[in-house]
Amino acid sequence: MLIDGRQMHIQIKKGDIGRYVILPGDPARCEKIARYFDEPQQLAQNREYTLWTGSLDGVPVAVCSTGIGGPSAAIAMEELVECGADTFIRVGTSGGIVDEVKGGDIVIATSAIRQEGTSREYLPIEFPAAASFDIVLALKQAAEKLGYPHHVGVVQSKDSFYGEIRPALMPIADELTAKWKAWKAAGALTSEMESAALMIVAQVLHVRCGAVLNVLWNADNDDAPAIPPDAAERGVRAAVEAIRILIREDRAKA
Ligand SMILES: O=P(O)(O)O[C@H]1O[C@H](CO)[C@@H](O)[C@H]1O
Ligand SMILES: O=c1cc[nH]c(=O)[nH]1
Repeated sequence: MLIDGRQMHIQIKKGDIGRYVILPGDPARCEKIARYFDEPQQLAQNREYTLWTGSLDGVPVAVCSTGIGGPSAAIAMEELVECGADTFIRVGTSGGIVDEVKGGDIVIATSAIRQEGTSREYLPIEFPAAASFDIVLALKQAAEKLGYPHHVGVVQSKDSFYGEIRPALMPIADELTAKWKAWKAAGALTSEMESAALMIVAQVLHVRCGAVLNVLWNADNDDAPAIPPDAAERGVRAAVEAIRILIREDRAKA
């Protein structure tokens, strides 16, 4: 929605950004991510939305924070698409679900469990929240090139952070723990809060979306190894490299 010629929440206009956007949750991460761009500059700052632009291989790219959770992430994507973006990579933090996914790992999402409310206001729950195949492949290629051990598969998106961290204290403890057990038994990799909403909004708007998640810990796994010092940077580097890959592929297709 335009107000005084700018998108109501992200406060930018068509032409301010190009096709490719990296989406962290945390506004403080935007400047750090933009340092990987050529000619980084801050474009806007409103509510939870911080925007930086720059270029990679001569092509305009941007980074925009989504804030925490599906509602604000969906708004960011809707308004970024209005401004011309069509390719999104979420870079976030998460908590490992299956025992093999430990602190310091990175996870590339192929799809997300829709244990949240925002995506249900777009599509019925039967519709899967799936990542763009192009982006999954680009992220995998990027992680391999950078030499980062990585997992590829299903992630879980929920609305309540503390429902994940302290489920036993919630009045619906039985439901939360039964679902977590089911996700784990089925091999869900890691838990976060925005990927499902972003993937469903991308599906509805016919744009591409993928996600790469840094794993902070695995609460069920006591023997987690020491987290590598560059762990927080790994998802960011993989996303930046994946954007370069997509730029090359899109150029070749054009
Ligand atoms: O690190 P970000 O991208 O914010 O992602 C994760 O961290 C937040 C919770 O601490 C949620 O937004 C969750 O999805
Ligand atoms: O365990 C975690 C860590 C980060 N973000 C989440 O949503 N869960």
